[in-house]
Amino acid sequence: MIQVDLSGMVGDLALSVRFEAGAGLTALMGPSGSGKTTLLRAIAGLERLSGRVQVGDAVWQAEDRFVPVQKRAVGYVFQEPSLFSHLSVEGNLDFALRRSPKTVDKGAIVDLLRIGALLPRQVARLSGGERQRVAMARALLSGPDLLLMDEPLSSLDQAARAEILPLIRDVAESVPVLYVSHDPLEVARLTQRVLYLHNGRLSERAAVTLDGLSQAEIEALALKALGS
Ligand SMILES: Nc1ncnc2c1ncn2[C@@H]1O[C@H](COP(=O)(O)OP(=O)(O)OP(=O)(O)O)[C@@H](O)[C@H]1O
Repeated sequence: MIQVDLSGMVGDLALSVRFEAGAGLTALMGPSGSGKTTLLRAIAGLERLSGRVQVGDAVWQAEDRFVPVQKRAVGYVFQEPSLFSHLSVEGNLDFALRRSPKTVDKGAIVDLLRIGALLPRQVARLSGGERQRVAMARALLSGPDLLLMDEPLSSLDQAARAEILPLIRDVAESVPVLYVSHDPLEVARLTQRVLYLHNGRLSERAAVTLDGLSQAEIEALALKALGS
C-alpha cells in the first residue's frame, strides 16, 4: 500500500494531492503542466513538499522525517532512458545490482524483461525499445518497493510500444507501479485505476468513472477519445 499526502508550491504550481494505491499499476494522467512529474519527483524525494509518503511499512516522509532519495527503495524510469553509454547492457545491470541493498534475482529480472540476448551488447547499439527494457530491468535490480514510470513509452514507435506494454503489466505484478501517461489507450491497456491531475489537484471523477468498467469498455472509450 502506498499512501501519499503532499502539498506545497513548486514554481507557480500549487500542488495538493492525497491518495492511496495498492498493488499493481496505478496510472496518473492529466494535462501538460498539471504536476505529474513534480508529484513523482516529490514521492521519490527529489522535490521537497510538505506532508507524508508511506510505502508499505516504510515512512519516507512525515512531519519529522525526510528520507533522502538514495535511501528510498524507489525505482525511476524516465521517458529517455539514462543508461551508461560506455558500459554494456550487463555492465549497466551489474552497476545497479552492486548498489542494491537487497538480494535480487538478476536472472529472473533479465527473463522478465526478455533481455538475455542483449546482455553483451553496447548500449549505443540498442533500439529505443530495447533501451527502455534495459532501463526497466536496471530499475528493478535496485529492489524497489515502488516503481515510478514517467511516460516511458512516449518516444517509442507503435511496434516497440506494443512489445513493451505486456512486459510492464508483468512488472506491475511484482512491484507497485505509478505510471504517468498522456495516452488513454495505453493506460486502458495497463490498468483500470487512473488518477487524474489537474492544476496540481487530483480529480476523483476520472478514476470513479473508469472504475467498474470492463477492459473492453475502457478501450472503446479510449478509442473514442482518440477520435478513431
Ligand atoms: N523546478 C521548477 N521551477 C519552477 N517551476 C516548476 C519547477 N518544476 C515544476 N514547476 C512548475 O510545475 C508545473 C508542472 O510541471 P510538471 O513537469 O510536473 O508537469 P507535468 O504534468 O508532468 O507536465 P507534462 O505532461 O508536460 O510532462 C510547471 O508548469 C511549473 O509551473
